[in-house]
Amino acid sequence: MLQCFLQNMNKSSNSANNISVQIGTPLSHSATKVMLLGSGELGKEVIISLQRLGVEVIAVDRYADAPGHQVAHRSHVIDMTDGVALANLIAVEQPDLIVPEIEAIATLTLVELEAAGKVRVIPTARATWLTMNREGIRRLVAEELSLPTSPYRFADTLEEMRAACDFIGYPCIIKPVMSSSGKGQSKIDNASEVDAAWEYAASGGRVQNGRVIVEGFIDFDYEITLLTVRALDANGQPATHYCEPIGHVQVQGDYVESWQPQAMHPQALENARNIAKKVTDNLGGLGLFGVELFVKNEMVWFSEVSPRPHDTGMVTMASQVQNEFELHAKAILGLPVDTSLRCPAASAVIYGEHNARAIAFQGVADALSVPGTDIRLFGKPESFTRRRMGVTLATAPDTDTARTKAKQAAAKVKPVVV
Ligand SMILES: Nc1ncnc2c1ncn2[C@@H]1O[C@H](COP(=O)(O)OP(=O)(O)OP(=O)(O)O)[C@@H](O)[C@H]1O
Ligand SMILES: NCC(=O)N[C@@H]1O[C@H](COP(=O)([O-])[O-])[C@@H](O)[C@H]1O
Ligand SMILES: [Mg+2]
Repeated sequence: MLQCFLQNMNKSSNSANNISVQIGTPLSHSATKVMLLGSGELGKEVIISLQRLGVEVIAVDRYADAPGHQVAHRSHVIDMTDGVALANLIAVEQPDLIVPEIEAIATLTLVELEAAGKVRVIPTARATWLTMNREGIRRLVAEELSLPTSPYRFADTLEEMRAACDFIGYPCIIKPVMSSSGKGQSKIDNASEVDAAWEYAASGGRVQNGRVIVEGFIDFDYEITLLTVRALDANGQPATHYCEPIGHVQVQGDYVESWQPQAMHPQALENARNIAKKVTDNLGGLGLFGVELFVKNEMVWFSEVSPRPHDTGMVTMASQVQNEFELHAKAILGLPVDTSLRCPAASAVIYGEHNARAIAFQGVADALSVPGTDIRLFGKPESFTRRRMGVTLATAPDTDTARTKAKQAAAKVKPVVV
């Protein structure tokens, strides 16, 4: 159980000797139990990391045989946006920690249960609630913390959106307030494209409430994810650790390749870390955050933050001493972390290319014949043309070579319907 650890968390100061994290035996009365809410490719790796530390893991998702279901001790399929269903499952399983893995969950239920002292949510229930909706995190960062972001307006109707676009100016980006991986997102260059963007946003949101954010387009040089970890230090206090910046390329709002480290001007790196520190300090709790930032020369804009491992951070499975999933697992259990880079590396996405269940992948041996490469196939039961089904990883003396290799390997993998 995490009792000792939880007690230490509440104290204002502690000597190193008082920090005693106790992990029980899975599937026994002493088990330390963690429930993942969302069990896709990122959750699957968190589960594996937790199990290596002797934790009992319960994987939950909206569909059967999700990647994380396939490696957890137990699994459940529920509508995680249904607060009653979620609260009932938590009452049955009584996990020590709840680890949200996607945004689309009944976060207000988590806030209520946490306030009642019934659960501990990673990093905090408030953080999952604020980041579920672009409006919550955007208003916090831009209006309360006064950090630089793109200009923005929110809209509930087509007419409001048209006015918002005219106010922000063109080009601008339209996104449903509740969406991820670029779903429902479009960039528009003039007023004639407003109607189509409204329709597209309405079809792509993960909750059909119709609200959108209109963001001014930032003409950045490059964008990064700054993986930022809040973990307990030797005195039992949360301390902030940064991974090397991860560069990435997005197509239609979805990541297609990432690499680490992304070279940065020292002032830009300092600005990026300052933004990440202010945002993650405010969100609080323990765990790893993916802070998404746009960079132009020395200027840095906050884009959004995941209070959990990030898709672009899959590159750390090749590049870091402890990958982002191990870092998350260790941090949430109150264990020390090491964010150091081992080797420059890159990742490239493998999409499903077909709308079919139970597809197969040809060319895997060919892909792995590219020196320094590796592969992760997530095992999703159903493929969609633009569903991420796997990634290739590559290490090399520099990130340019690693990117080339990761893409070469990914191109050799051929999803087929069988
Ligand atoms: N205001 C902006 N200016 C320029 N580019 C933008 C802007 N907003 C988003 N983008 C581009 O679109 C990508 C996806 O945007 P965003 O991260 O907000 O979407 P998302 O649906 O939350 O995606 P994910 O879940 O993968 O993080 C960004 O990484 C960036 O490349
Ligand atoms: N950008 C967020 C992200 O990458 N999340 C990851 O994708 C899964 C959903 O995939 P699916 O839509 O294919 O089910 C989530 O469960 C998570 O692992
Ligand atoms: Mg993003």
